[in-house]
Amino acid sequence: MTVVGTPAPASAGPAETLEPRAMTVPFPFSPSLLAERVAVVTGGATGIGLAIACALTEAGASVVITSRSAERLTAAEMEVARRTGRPVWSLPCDVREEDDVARLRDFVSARCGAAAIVVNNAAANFRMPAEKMTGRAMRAVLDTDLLGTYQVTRAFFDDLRSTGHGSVLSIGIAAVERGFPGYSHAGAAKAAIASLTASWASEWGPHGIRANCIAPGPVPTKGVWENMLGQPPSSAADAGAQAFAQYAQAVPLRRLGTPQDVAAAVVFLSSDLAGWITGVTLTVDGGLNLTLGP
Ligand SMILES: CCCCCCC/C=C/C(=O)SCCNC(=O)CCNC(=O)[C@H](O)C(C)(C)COP(=O)(O)OP(=O)(O)OC[C@H]1O[C@@H](n2cnc3c(N)ncnc32)[C@H](O)[C@@H]1OP(=O)(O)O
Ligand SMILES: NC(=O)C1=CN([C@@H]2O[C@H](COP(=O)(O)OP(=O)(O)OC[C@H]3O[C@@H](n4cnc5c(N)ncnc54)[C@H](OP(=O)(O)O)[C@@H]3O)[C@@H](O)[C@H]2O)C=CC1
Repeated sequence: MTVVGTPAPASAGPAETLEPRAMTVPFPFSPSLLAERVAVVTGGATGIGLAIACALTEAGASVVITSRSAERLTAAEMEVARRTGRPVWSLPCDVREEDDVARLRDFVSARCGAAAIVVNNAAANFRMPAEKMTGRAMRAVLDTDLLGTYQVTRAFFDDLRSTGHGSVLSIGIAAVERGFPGYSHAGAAKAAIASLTASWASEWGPHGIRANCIAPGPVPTKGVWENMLGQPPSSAADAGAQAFAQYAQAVPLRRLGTPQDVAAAVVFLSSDLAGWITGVTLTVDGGLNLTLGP
């Protein structure tokens, strides 16, 4: 696996913008860093979740991925094996459904053992002006992002505690305290996840469970293009491509994020290297939040 992306050139076409070229840096963590730990990654079949599943696998964890789609999970199982040479396990699970989540917990326990790492990555998003936001649209996103995060984490509480080194990682968004214009449902859900993380860290620290949030800036995944910006771009002139190009110019490090940038932060925070870090929201955005003004 390669870890650090380089900036797409200013003239990059859409394909390059979607998949920023990665430097050929070897995987920087020890392959035994997370040995004998079991990790669950929701939304682990695509985009950032898939990169997290690969990185945790490469660091030695036994990883179970979930999504609503059995087809996407099968493809992801093959992709993780191709990239890492190691297997992952998968189970379809809608994080909004309590019964699905209970089945997931039982599956993880039976196949791999008690989960020591839970990564809440599953999310939904689509553009909708605040004044047009219907209750159903609001609930569709809150139920996935916030209720799903709560529900999955709570289901694994006993597992996390039993390992003595439980770690919950929930994916937020950078600079969420400024709101998320056009996506107010997702902004509200992600802000609440940061608070939930802090509550868990305080309440569960005495049980040896750490809880942290990772807040990425823009990462041009297929999920963002399809669900937030419309279909993947056919040319660099597309509105979505232009929005991302503008973001890239505003980022102090002058590039968009890659799924691997986020995955590296997840591996670090999941591991004993971060054994005294809990309750934080780690922004992974190339410094973009610094440019947004006071
Ligand atoms: C510009 C760069 C920004 C970078 C920062 C990015 C930060 C965050 C990024 C992400 O989170 S990316 C994740 C993207 N991935 C996904 O969204 C996953 C797949 N998404 C979905 O499946 C849907 O979005 C969904 C909402 C989860 C579908 O769920 P469900 O089947 O329960 O919903 P529906 O019953 O179909 O609809 C409920 C309600 O919501 C309205 N709605 C759903 N999708 C859209 C849409 N694309 N556009 C507008 N409205 C939508 C739908 O109309 C329903 O409301 P009512 O019409 O009944 O009032
Ligand atoms: N890309 C970006 O710029 C940023 C992304 N993020 C966050 O990163 C995370 C990953 O996003 P990204 O990889 O870009 O997008 P993806 O669309 O690829 O990832 C979202 C995943 O969530 C899964 N999912 C959605 N709804 C449910 C559900 N009800 N139950 C179970 N799984 C579900 C989807 O799988 P399926 O449809 O098969 O169920 C999909 O795999 C999200 O939390 C997102 O909010 C944060 C900041 C920026």
